[in-house]
Amino acid sequence: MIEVEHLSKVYGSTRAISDVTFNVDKGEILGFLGPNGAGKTTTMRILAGYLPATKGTARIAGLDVHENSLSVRRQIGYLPENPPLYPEMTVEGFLYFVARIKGVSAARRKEKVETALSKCNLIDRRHTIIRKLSKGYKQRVGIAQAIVHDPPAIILDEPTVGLDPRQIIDVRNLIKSLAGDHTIILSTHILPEVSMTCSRVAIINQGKIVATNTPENLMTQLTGGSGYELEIRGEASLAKQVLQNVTAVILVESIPTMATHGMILPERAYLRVVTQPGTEPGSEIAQTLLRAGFDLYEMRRVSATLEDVFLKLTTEEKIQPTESVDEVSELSK
Ligand SMILES: Nc1ncnc2c1ncn2[C@@H]1O[C@H](COP(=O)(O)OP(=O)(O)OP(=O)(O)O)[C@@H](O)[C@H]1O
Repeated sequence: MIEVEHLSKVYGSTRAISDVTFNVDKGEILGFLGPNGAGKTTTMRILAGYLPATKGTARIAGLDVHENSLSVRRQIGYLPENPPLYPEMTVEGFLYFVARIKGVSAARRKEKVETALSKCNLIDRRHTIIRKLSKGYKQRVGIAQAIVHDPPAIILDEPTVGLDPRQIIDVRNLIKSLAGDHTIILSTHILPEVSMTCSRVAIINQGKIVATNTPENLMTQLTGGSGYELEIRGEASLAKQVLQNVTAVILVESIPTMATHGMILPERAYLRVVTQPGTEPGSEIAQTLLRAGFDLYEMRRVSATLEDVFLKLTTEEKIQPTESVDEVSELSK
């Protein structure tokens, strides 16, 4: 549905994005995640047909966004970082107005406006002047104007910025409810937002895509799998030898204490066991240790967070630009 190939944009002497390539399948929500200044808004504006790219192509529903920018604007709904709302109009009046300029026929306008009001939970605010709405409601109006013409693709630039926690939950649920019928790209610099809302994530840093995958796969592949933390009584070096016999164990390392503890008890050893992705060797690890005569006091599953993955990707990128990008694009195949 959305195909982006080798997109670059240079502003004077600033290279905002470089060789950006990704696809979004029909009905999917792609999270476009990156720190401030990474190039998210630039990419979103090119996709929305509001900014020409310096190089590369972007197609939405098969249409080139530059060559067919007017048709593309009818195929997409766009929520810019600061949505242009008309503060003196009522919610309903504004949506009728947008539906008209987006080419919805007079006969279908009422139905489309009602659907947008209902999907965005705005029915009870339909007669309110936009200026009088809270920030959360204004954002819903911003989303309603993006979907009022029922576009196949929706582009949302930082849709939860500036909202309070309750409003953030509402807006995220609203976005999730739109997937399936619509294909969505959502840009954000907030890590948990992508794991909560998106089926796939593209991470952009300093204008370049450093990884594209599902949030779960990114975590698994970049951390070499999840694992366990153990508190045992016995010799750590012996326990490490014993645990190497468990097939799914990749690595066993000593740790100062368990993440949840913060205290060290005498005669105890603390270990982190890294296991192969997709395996569940917890029971075998426990039995192996007990059979070998170790006492097991505590065992907990650990998995990396999206924060870990993001930090790893963006910091490795700075230290070893070429290797890191190659490694990650290999992983994301
Ligand atoms: N009109 C412009 N002229 C010159 N440089 C620009 C312009 N717009 C953006 N840039 C630069 O391009 C880079 C990418 O900016 P962009 O706004 O796309 O990033 P972003 O990821 O959306 O950041 P933020 O989350 O802070 O909005 C930045 O270095 C920015 O300073």
